[in-house]
Amino acid sequence: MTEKNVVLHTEDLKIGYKAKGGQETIVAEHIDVDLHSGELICLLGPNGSGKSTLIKTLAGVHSKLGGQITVFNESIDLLSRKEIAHRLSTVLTDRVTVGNLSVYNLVAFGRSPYTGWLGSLSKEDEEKVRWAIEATGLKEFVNRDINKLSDGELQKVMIARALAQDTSVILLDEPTAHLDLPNRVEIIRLLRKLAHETGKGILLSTHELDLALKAGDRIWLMNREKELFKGVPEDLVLNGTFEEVFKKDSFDFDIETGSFKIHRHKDKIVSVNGDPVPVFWTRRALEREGYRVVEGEGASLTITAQTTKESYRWQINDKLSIINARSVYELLSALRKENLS
Ligand SMILES: Nc1ncnc2c1ncn2[C@@H]1O[C@H](COP(=O)(O)OP(=O)(O)OP(=O)(O)O)[C@@H](O)[C@H]1O
Repeated sequence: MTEKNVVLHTEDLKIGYKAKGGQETIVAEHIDVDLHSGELICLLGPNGSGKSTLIKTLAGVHSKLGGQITVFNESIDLLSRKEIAHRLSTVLTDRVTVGNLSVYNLVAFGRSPYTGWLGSLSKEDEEKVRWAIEATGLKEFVNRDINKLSDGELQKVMIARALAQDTSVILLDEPTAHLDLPNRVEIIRLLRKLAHETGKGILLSTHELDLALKAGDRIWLMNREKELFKGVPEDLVLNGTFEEVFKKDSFDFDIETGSFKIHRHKDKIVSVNGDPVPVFWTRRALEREGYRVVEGEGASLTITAQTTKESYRWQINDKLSIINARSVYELLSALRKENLS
């Protein structure tokens, strides 16, 4: 039995690959997850942890190795292609290889579960196609041949096609991989809005940890040990799961800022104080250099970062000398030259 607003549900799902001889390679198993109507879930995990395999399996385009997948309480095994397409749309990473197709026509393919492959579009179909094109910011490309688009533009067209399909469930594999920062933020914001305002259940995989932590209502987190953890982003950070999954020798996950930092040397400690904006960027530069940055006056090496009328100024104080710098470059050069720590 599943909860009322669950649109996609798995029970003891096993995903992976089967060789010709029947030998199984298990990518992940014992997956029990629910996707609810009205929520955006971000699927995270290191390279090769199984995000694409999971999305393809949930979409019914790749066979599961075991367990159950239900879409609106019906087993995916019992649904036809068309029935699946009425409930669920998918954006995968595979590049489309169709010749001479306009952006409009590719997005209009999103309506094919309703119109048939070559069916003509009703007024409602056309409205949905136009809406999807506008929502993804593709209006100026509407007549462009899809072979003449950049990777990022094509990615938006594929998202628009899924939006035009207007299903209750949308699964997207790395939908922002080719997009620049403003477009990434815009697409994630659009997907969040769609989930929250129209009650769709949306799952997207991404490597954008920061964006996922901020935008996902919940996170599914896969590791390389065939496990999947789920929870509200902040809980996964606070209980250490996030750090554990992405652990690398050279990086630390900073629980205070929610970002990864290059490993710090314990013996290089510096105090930074001054105005908040230059302090923030100075801190970043120093951490990249391997310093452990502390608040206030706790270290023998102190840096003061100030905002002046036109620019910024830094002062390095190591108790024996004072050095002034007019840029972060000068500051770092001085620290390296003096070998201060
Ligand atoms: N066709 C295949 N046959 C056998 N193994 C495969 C196949 N495709 C992928 N794999 C393996 O399955 C595992 C999961 O791959 P998958 O592409 O799902 O990971 P991912 O989390 O999406 O990775 P990435 O972040 O690099 O895109 C990997 O070990 C991969 O090598």
